[in-house]
Amino acid sequence: MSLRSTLALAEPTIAPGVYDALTASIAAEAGFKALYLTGAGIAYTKLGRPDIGLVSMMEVADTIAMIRDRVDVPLVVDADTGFGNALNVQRTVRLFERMGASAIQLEDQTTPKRCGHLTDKTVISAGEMVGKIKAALDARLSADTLIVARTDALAIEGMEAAIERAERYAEAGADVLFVEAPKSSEQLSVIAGRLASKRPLLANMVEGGSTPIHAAAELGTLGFKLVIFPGGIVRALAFAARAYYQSLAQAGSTKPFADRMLDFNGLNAMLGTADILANGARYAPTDAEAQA
Ligand SMILES: C[C@](O)(C(=O)O)[C@H](CC(=O)O)C(=O)O
Repeated sequence: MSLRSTLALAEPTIAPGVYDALTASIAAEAGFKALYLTGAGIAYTKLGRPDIGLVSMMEVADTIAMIRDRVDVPLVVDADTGFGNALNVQRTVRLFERMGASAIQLEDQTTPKRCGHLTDKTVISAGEMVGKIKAALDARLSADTLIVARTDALAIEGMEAAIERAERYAEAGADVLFVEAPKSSEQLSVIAGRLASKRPLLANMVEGGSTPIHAAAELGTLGFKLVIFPGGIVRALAFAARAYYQSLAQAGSTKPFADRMLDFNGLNAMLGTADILANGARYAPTDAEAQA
């Protein structure tokens, strides 16, 4: 099912954060209808750094390509600010779409951006962002590749300005609207009340961030159609990794951790090792062909 059709369903779609082919394949196995390629997750895992605009366009493009080679679930891609001005946006959209993005998210922060849940953000003018959205729409090859417009203005200019920006981004043709970092259930309700009739709305659940965590079903009742949990996977893995390394350092062995790990066979089962080797064997030459 296309992402556009999925977002038209009554139930909200949950898109868990993924940052590589392994996390994407595990999430796909759990049955999600969409995945969210988190820019923060790439920064956290590949760079070991916070989400402050250090990740490059090509690093995201490579990640999309590796995920797309492994899973075919619709992929919403975080393109940050588009990595520059309207022309950079066009190059980003063309590249990410060809790599396999199903939706591309652009935000109205200045470059370099920072996580929407950090303080001291700054935004470009609404007019400049409208130009970037139009540039993105003109650059995409297919109208099935959705453009998600995110505004970070709520923390800087307040609710009314953020809603006005989102309305302007919808008028410019954005397919999905994302008002970043509401601080309460009341703010989530106001955003949904004002914008849900315009475009499908995205809600962003960041554990420990500015927005109280809500279940997808609750957000669906408010009017949100796409609920992302972008950084949860890295927070869960970082928690597990710290316990694992501390245990190994103390014990000098992985045995005490064995009940919290997949073993060799368990991981191979998850990776589909038997299937991919069987597929490879179909192309192996016979003994006679091997000698020819
Ligand atoms: C959605 C987001 O842009 C991301 O990179 O996934 C981040 C999430 C995070 O930092 O955990 C955001 O700015 O909200």
